[in-house]
Amino acid sequence: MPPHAEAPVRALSWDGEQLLLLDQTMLPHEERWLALRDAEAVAVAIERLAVRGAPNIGIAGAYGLALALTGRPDLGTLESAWERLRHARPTAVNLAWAVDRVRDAALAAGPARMAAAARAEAQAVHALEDAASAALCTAGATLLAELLPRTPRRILTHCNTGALATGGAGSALGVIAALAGHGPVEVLACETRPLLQGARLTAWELGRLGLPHAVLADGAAAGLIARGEVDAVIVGCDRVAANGDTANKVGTYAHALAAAAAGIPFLVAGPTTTIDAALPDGAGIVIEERAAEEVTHLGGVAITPPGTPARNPAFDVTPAALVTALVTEAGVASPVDRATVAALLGPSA
Ligand SMILES: CSC[C@H]1O[C@H](OP(=O)(O)O)[C@H](O)[C@@H]1O
Repeated sequence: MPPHAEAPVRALSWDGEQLLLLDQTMLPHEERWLALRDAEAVAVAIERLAVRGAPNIGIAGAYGLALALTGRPDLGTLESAWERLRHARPTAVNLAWAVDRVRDAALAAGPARMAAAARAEAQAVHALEDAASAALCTAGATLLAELLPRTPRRILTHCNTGALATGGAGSALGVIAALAGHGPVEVLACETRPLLQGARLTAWELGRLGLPHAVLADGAAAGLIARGEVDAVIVGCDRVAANGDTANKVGTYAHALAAAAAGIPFLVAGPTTTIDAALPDGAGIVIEERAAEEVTHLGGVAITPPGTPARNPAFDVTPAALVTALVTEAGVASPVDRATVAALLGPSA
């Protein structure tokens, strides 16, 4: 890490009785921590992106279900909290995967040990995601160093995929941070309209990491790629179908098309917990449609004429054929197809 890099970010922490969340809607101007003690508060935090990123909403949801049982460890409480949390956001598979794991552990433990089992499973989910991040960041950095022998390695990324979004050091942004250990990097961070995760959060993380970077309008990416100013694109993922089709923040598909047209690598990085082996391809991925006001307003100020309608799909799907490699803690799939994705999951899938 560069000598002036700050300590790694922690987006959330568990003290056994409450979930502490760094409210990401307040960044980069204010570091405000929330102390959440019930499932409803965690569900609301997920819905308003106070906590966000596929792995981190899974971790938060897991702790939220454990919190629900702390007060009333009974089946009715478990089921209602599980339903509420599981449906807080539909696209990222990690949320459902994590709360299902905690629910199953609580049911298996029985009424007397339900609360303790839920807490232990939530902590296991958190540890699993931390470990997955560390392994995939190393694998991704090694791959990019091999693919891009010249330095500085100019990497474009989208949205926020650092420690604010995942366990450990992140996914795509964690790969970029690890790549800096292989030689100089220059990061192009797309602002990521409408909620500006790139401009607000990735720029904040890159400043703490001490890595050279520039923020750009999402619409500027394709032209810079076409002009040869980008060596590779790496992004995160919210749900990867069994054939490798990948849902990620809206705008990702456009970067994949531009990368393909320019003949540069387009990488997707994420833990295997983001792979939905039950989903045959990307056509079945539910794309979250968020409020029009997120598009028509900026910082609470209207940027369109009053009453202007807006579309606000929060994600899009990139076909596997446009993905050079899928980087996970279980290895790298390239090409990305049904067989190589299944190999990442192993025989248990
Ligand atoms: C590495 S987290 C995966 C994913 O989550 C982000 O979406 P959101 O900010 O809406 O939670 C973005 O799509 C990241 O790539």
